[in-house]
Amino acid sequence: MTLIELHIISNGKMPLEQLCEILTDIHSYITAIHIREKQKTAKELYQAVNLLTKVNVPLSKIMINDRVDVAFVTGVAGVQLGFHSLEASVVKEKFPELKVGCSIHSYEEGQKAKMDGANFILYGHVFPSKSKPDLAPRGLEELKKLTNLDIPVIAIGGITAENTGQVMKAGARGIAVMSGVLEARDPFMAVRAYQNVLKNGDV
Ligand SMILES: Cc1nc(C(=O)O)sc1CCOP(=O)(O)O
Repeated sequence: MTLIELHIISNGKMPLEQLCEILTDIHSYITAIHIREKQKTAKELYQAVNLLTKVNVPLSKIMINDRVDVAFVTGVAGVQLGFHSLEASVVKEKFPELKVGCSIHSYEEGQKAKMDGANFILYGHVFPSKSKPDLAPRGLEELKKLTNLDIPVIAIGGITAENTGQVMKAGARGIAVMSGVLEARDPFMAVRAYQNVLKNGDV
């Protein structure tokens, strides 16, 4: 059986102590936490990983956005690469033990990520998202096409418990969520609601 995945993406604005508090409650219900803190230095990212491990988040569930150096030094699961990042092929060659996710926005980018040896792709933004206010959402059609590429596709952008079913029907391996969990009044209940759909196909 292929496991359905639930990734949580940090939002760059929450104090790390608060993020850790949320992760304490939810880490056993999620596949991965992506530390996406673009303003933080390597040293601060290193400290963030330490804080997360102190609340028992396993290294195997932590992904670092962009910073291959920090991912390697901390021994986390892997690194999430964007268009400005090092090429996936280079990272795979030099750090074969790191899991590599590629953030992509088109079918062609998905093909390249697969060719480069990425372990999975994050495709978005599928639905309107507050964090991408100036860009039109990409919808489900390209997502469906990408799921034929024989690489796990994780959908991102505006994913709610209500629209998760559509994304999974389109063939995604899972979802990646930022505001739906981290800005929820009760992040624990929010994660349970997503998991409910992922497991049972309904809200
Ligand atoms: C970090 C990120 N990347 C995206 C992409 O399309 O690549 S969308 C996104 C933000 C997702 O936030 P929310 O779950 O609150 O919509």
